[in-house]
Amino acid sequence: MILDDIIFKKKKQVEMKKIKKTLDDILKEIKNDKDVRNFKEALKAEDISIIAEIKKASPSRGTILDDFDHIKIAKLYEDANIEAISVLTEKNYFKGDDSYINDVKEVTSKPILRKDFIFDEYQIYESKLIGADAVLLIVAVLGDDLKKFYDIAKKIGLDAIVEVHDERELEIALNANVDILGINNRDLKDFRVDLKTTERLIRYVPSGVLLVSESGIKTPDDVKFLKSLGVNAVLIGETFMNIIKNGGKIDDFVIQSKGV
Ligand SMILES: O=P(O)(O)OC[C@@H](O)[C@@H](O)c1c[nH]c2ccccc12
Repeated sequence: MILDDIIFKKKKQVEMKKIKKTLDDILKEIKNDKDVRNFKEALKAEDISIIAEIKKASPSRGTILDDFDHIKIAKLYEDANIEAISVLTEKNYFKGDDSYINDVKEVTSKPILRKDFIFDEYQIYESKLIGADAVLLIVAVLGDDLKKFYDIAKKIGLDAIVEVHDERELEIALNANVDILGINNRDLKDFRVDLKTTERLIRYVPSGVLLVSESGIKTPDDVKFLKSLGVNAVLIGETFMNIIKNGGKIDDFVIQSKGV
C-alpha cells in the first residue's frame, strides 16, 4: 500500500538527516522559541475555519500545479479569508520541501501546519526547528505510539492534528486525549474519497475535541454539508490548487462556504 512505500522511502531520508544534524543539535537550536503561532486558536472561529494547503503533487493525482510557486500561493492565502495554512514537506510523492515552511512563514501571519509522515520522534523536533506551528500525526502510521508522539509535540509547544480514518483509529486517538482530531475522508489504501467518512465518525467525537474534516472537499456546498454536521474546520488542498491554476479567487469559494 502507498503508505508503506512513502514511509519506506522516508526512513532512509530521516536516517541521513540525523547524520547531518543530530537530535542534540536540534534540541539546542529550538531552545530560543521564535515565532510560534497559535494553530489551535485559529480553529476556534465562530464560523467554520479553513486550513488551506500548499500542495504541488499527490500520489493520487501526480503533479497538480506545473508552475508551482509556494511563496506566491502563500501570499494568496495570506490575503484570503482562511484561518491557517498547511504545507506539504514530503518530497517523493507530494514534491514538498522542508524549507517551504520558513518561506511561507516569512510572507504570512497565519499559523502553519507541517504536513508530512511522522514516524520518528526526531521529525517532531525537526518540525519545530523548521518553523512549523503544528504537526500532523497519522494514527495509521503511529498506532499505539500515538500518545508518546502527541505528548512530545505538546511538550515542545506544537499543536497536533491527529488523523484517523476509521473507528479503530478513532478509538486510539480518543484514548490519547487529543484536542484536535482530523478525519481523513480519503482512504489511504485505495485513494477513494467519501465525505460520509466524517458523517459516520463524528458521532463518536466528544464535544470538547476540535474536529477537522480533511480531503476531497470540492465545492462550497461540501463545506456547508460538513458545517451542518458540526465540524470546526476543513482542510482543502487540490480544489484550491485548481482555483489558482485557473486564475480564480480563493475568496469566491470562501465567501460561498462561510456565512449563512
Ligand atoms: O487535496 P485534498 O483532497 O483537498 O486533501 C488535502 C489534505 O487533506 C490531504 O493532502 C491529506 C490529508 N492527510 C494527509 C496526510 C499526508 C499527506 C496529505 C494528506
